[in-house]
Amino acid sequence: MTKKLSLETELVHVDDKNTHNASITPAYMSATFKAKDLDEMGPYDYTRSGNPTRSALQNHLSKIMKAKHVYALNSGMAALDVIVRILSPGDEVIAGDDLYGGTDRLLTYIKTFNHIKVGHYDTTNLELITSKITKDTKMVVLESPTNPLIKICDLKAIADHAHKQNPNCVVVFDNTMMTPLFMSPLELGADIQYESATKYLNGHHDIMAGVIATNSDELAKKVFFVINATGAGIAPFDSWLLLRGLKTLALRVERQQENAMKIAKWLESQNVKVRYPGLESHPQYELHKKQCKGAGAVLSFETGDVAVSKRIIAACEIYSVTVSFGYVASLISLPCLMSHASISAETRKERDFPEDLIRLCAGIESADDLIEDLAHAFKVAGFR
Ligand SMILES: Cc1ncc(COP(=O)(O)O)c(C=O)c1O
Ligand SMILES: N[C@@H](CCSC[C@H](N)C(=O)O)C(=O)O
Repeated sequence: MTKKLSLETELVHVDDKNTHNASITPAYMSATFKAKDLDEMGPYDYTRSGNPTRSALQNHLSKIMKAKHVYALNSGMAALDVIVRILSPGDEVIAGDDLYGGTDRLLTYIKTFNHIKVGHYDTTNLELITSKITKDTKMVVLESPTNPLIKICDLKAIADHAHKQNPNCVVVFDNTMMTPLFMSPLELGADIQYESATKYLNGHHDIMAGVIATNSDELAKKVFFVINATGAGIAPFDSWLLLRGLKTLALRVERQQENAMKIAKWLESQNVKVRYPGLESHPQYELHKKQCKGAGAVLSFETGDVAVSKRIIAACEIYSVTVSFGYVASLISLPCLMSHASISAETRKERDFPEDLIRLCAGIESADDLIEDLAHAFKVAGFR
């Protein structure tokens, strides 16, 4: 077919030619592959280096992410760990000041033990962040919307500036919050896009997975070397589950987003300070709309009192009190005690991270039930 297919169509059709023409890519649950003979080893020898189910997944993701090279790994953090191994001691990394707690923890680790300079700045302040990215900057690490403060950065402007300063600077973008459905970071200038596929891409909270995408042959070579050398590649059965989860990505995320929008509007109607990029009240609403096709399903809000936030979370009956997001069921959490507990209280304070902040990710349930559950929890907690 010559017509370019939409992502919704691409997601459900996996191009995979397997031995028996099975409709679903088989899970090749084998650590090893027999060599045809010593002169022709064949494409696979050992699953750490490559596996046919992983290849089918990576080829499918390449199409979806519109990327020349895609690698699937055993977690989102494994993906970032592989990426930062491109750096050498003495290199400088410029990163955002609001990042997932585990990302911050890994960047702090390489700063402490690998002698890499890491600076954290507010990525919503374009003048500030670009003034920090100089010819000496080897890598820029960005998230947008950030987890959990939902800050938006201008990816194209930052990437253009970084490449002007140093054409070899690697701009790394964590697209977990938007997924390929709503944002194409490589088209906006990122050199490497990575995502925690544990979240929306899989959607069912039954595997850990990560994805790295790049159009650069040189970066792809370095990334594959580390994956093979360290064993960070995703396992065959997890590849199979992720291939299955991806088929419903558009359906799930569109419904989750619809619910998140209704919840965000309800929260605003209760005079709650809510952060959601789909709301016109979001300070970077226009910028987000310019670079993304949707707002996702994660939002956060403040109550002004940690004790009240704790009472609200405890009183929810439909939302599970769970870390992570992008699951088909709704989740609620207190980031300072959960996903961002690995950032010290002192650092959180320096970065204006509200301890009372509640993060929520809408699932695919009925929006009316979700709003009613929150309204009931507010009442029980004596809030509003
Ligand atoms: C934005 C973001 N990036 C990366 C990760 C890491 O992914 P994983 O948990 O799959 O290692 C997470 C959560 O864990 C996250 O929230
Ligand atoms: N105990 C875990 C916490 C994982 S948080 C997962 C997710 N990214 C989120 O933001 O909720 C850890 O120490 O990493």
